[in-house]
Amino acid sequence: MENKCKNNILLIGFMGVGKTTIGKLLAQKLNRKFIDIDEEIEREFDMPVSQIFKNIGEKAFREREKELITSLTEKQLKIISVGGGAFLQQEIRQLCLASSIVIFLDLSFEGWKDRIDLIIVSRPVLHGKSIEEMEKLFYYRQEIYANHHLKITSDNKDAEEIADEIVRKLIVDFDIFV
Ligand SMILES: Nc1ncnc2c1ncn2[C@@H]1O[C@H](COP(=O)(O)OP(=O)(O)OP(=O)(O)O)[C@@H](O)[C@H]1O
Ligand SMILES: O=C(O)C1=C[C@@H](O)[C@@H](O)[C@H](O)C1
Ligand SMILES: [Mg+2]
Repeated sequence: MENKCKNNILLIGFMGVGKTTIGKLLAQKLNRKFIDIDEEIEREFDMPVSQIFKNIGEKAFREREKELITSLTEKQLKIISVGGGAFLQQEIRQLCLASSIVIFLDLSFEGWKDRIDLIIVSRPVLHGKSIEEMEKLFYYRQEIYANHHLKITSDNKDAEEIADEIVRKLIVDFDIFV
């Protein structure tokens, strides 16, 4: 088996599935640095993503997202959580799949619906959408996230359990050592 322990570990999945939450836990457990692309961009612009979308526009956000992911994936050994929409850009997908172990955090639409109240304010992509429109977007994005190296289902599991399961799989299937 190819030794992957020098690779970045990168989390993908629909907004709200837990990439940021679980990425932070994984970083502690694997003793690696954690980078959240949304948080980096928010720091740079000194405003939340919803304000960046409103004041500067989604296009500028997507451009910065691509630049940051490109420069970060050139450096190794980090845990990276990318925004839920980043993988829509083909260039980002290819780059991530070539440079990192890409983990898809999967959650059923039923499970996801229970999280809407937690995330709606800070996710501009959801604003003004009906539940049917959100469902359509959810299933459209699932096809994009089908490009991954490891899938973890997260329904009815807490964040600690999910992070522990990922660590176990990284050790067994990807030769990562802690
Ligand atoms: N396993 C879990 N069980 C229950 N709630 C969770 C779980 N993981 C995360 N959450 C909660 O769901 C919400 C969204 O989580 P988080 O911000 O980590 O998602 P995300 O995937 O990073 O979203 P985005 O793509 O929009 O950045 C948070 O309120 C978090 O506390
Ligand atoms: O899924 C998306 O398109 C997004 C998810 C968030 O992480 C942010 O990157 C932003 O709100 C867009
Ligand atoms: Mg996040």
